[in-house]
Amino acid sequence: MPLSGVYEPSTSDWARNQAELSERSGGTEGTTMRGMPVIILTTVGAKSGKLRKTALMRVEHTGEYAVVASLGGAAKHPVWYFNIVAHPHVELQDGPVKRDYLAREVAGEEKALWWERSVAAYPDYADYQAGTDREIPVFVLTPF
Ligand SMILES: C[C@H](OP(=O)(O)OC[C@@H](O)[C@@H](O)[C@@H](O)Cn1c2nc(=O)[nH]c(=O)c-2cc2ccc(O)cc21)C(=O)N[C@@H](CCC(=O)N[C@@H](CCC(=O)O)C(=O)O)C(=O)O
Repeated sequence: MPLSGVYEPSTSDWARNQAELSERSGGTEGTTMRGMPVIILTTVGAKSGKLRKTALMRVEHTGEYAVVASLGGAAKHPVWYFNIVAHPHVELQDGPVKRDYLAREVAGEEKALWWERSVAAYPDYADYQAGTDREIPVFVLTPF
């Protein structure tokens, strides 16, 4: 059952532009960053209840995806992290395909496995983690 609600654009021009370009083009544009694949995650706002769209690096393995709350290695989580915690039913658009997923934060060995896959997809994640005391969260999205 796709998410329903009012879309509220991000206040970050960079983030808003890529998410909206991908949506507007049906997932045919705005699908890479520096040549690496990007997906669009739709979450329900933890406070507003509005739909939020966030461009993230694509990390996929046998139909499941990981989303990495790196925020460039900042000391704090991105705001979308709190949306997923509050509302784990998310939508992910990968190119022209948009599906519903249930998100869960992973830890321990499972996180280590998905962290390896994430760094393989986007090596900068390793630098981000090395540059902050914050443990960068990883969610695994399972289709339903
Ligand atoms: C700027 C802020 O964005 P954010 O949710 O903190 O996310 C910051 C970034 O992670 C986000 O811009 C990402 O798109 C950046 N980004 C990546 N960010 C990552 O963390 N990981 C990535 O892999 C990643 C890849 C990527 C690729 C391309 C690209 O263009 C951007 C990429 C934002 O949108 N704030 C909104 C509020 C958003 C929101 O969800 N509000 C909640 C409140 C939540 C709460 O406060 O509890 C609500 O509506 O209820 C606002 O200021 O109006």
